[in-house]
Amino acid sequence: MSQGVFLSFEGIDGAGKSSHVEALAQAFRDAGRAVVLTREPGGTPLAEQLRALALNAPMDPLTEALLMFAARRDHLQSVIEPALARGDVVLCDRFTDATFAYQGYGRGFDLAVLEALERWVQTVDALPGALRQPDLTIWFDVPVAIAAQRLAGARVPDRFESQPQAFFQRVADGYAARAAAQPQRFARIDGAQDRDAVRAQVLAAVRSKGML
Ligand SMILES: Nc1ncnc2c1ncn2[C@@H]1O[C@H](COP(=O)(O)OP(=O)(O)OP(=O)(O)O)[C@@H](O)[C@H]1O
Ligand SMILES: Cc1cn([C@H]2C[C@H](O)[C@@H](COP(=O)(O)O)O2)c(=O)[nH]c1=O
Repeated sequence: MSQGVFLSFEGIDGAGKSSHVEALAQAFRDAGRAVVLTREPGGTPLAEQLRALALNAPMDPLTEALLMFAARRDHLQSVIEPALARGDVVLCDRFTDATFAYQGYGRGFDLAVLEALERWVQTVDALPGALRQPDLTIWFDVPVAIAAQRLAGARVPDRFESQPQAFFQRVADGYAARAAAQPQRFARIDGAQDRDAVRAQVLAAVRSKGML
């Protein structure tokens, strides 16, 4: 049986990550792997309900952070851990780096509290003494102005998408700080390039880790 692989995709809203998750899923399927495509917040019926609240209902930063982690716990227990135990490839559109980037750097919420919540939520039976983290995080790094241009008029903005560019600059700085702190886990993609070039970078990053 193959070993489970856990990949996450991160970046500010409009960075272009979702456009590439399906293409990567197909590349894994072509290589004979079973793939679970999922997202956060979301990925289970309960977590999708929490997503709708988090993206649309007014709330304070602690409530927002708790909802993200509550959704994550259900998602881990019900979808991610069983898939990894089966040996599947899990492709997750956002994971905990988003909480640090958006709630921590974007909203200014206490990073130490987020770390404590992360320890509670990402402690799983399969990894005694360690936390569940992605094996590889594909980070779509895009200037805030380009991401805003891509999103303009695309859909009715939610609570996050309607934030000012200064918020997204802080979120982008948060991703950069996370990537600098854990360079072995992060692959930085220059998301400002055209779709084909971005797709090639994503495939190269995954291949360079021997996952494809
Ligand atoms: N490399 C690219 N060049 C130009 N436009 C792009 C590129 N990649 C994606 N787009 C367009 O930008 C918009 C946002 O893309 P996408 O939904 O994939 O981003 P995202 O990072 O998943 O955003 P969100 O997190 O807000 O859902 C879409 O209209 C998409 O077609
Ligand atoms: C996981 C997670 C997500 N968010 C924010 C980031 C986005 O604005 C939305 C998710 O929608 P998308 O389709 O991925 O753009 O939620 C967050 O603030 N904190 C999190 O932990």
